[in-house]
Amino acid sequence: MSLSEMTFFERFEADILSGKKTITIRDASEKDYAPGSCVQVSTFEDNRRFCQLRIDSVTALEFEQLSERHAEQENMTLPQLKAVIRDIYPNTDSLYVVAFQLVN
Ligand SMILES: CC(=O)Nc1ccn([C@H]2C[C@H](O)[C@@H](CO)O2)c(=O)n1
Repeated sequence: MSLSEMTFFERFEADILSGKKTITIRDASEKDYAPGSCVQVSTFEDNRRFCQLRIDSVTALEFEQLSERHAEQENMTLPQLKAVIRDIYPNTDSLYVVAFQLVN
C-alpha cells in the first residue's frame, strides 16, 4: 500500500467520520506514514474512498503497553481493543500508534 493511502475496515468508518476515533494501531508494514502528510482513506472490503486524514504521529508500542487512553482514542474499551488487535495481528507484539486528524 502506498504511503498516501490507508484502509480501514468498514465497521470503523462512522467513528472516524464523527471524530470519535483518532488513532489506529498497525503493524510494521504500516509504520512509515509521514507526520504532516495526508492520506486517502478507503474501506478494506470494497476499496470505497470515504475521507482524507492528516497523519499527526507514528509511535512504536508493544502490545502490553496498550492502555485505557489508547482504547478511548479508538472509541472502544481496552478489552475490545486488545481483542481487535489480537484478531488482526495474531503474530506480533510490535505495533505502531498512528494518530490522525480528519481533513474531510
Ligand atoms: C483494513 C486493514 O488493512 N487494516 C486495518 C487494521 C486496523 N484497523 C483498525 C482496527 C482498530 O480500530 C485499529 C487497531 O488496529 O485499527 C483497521 O480498520 N484496518
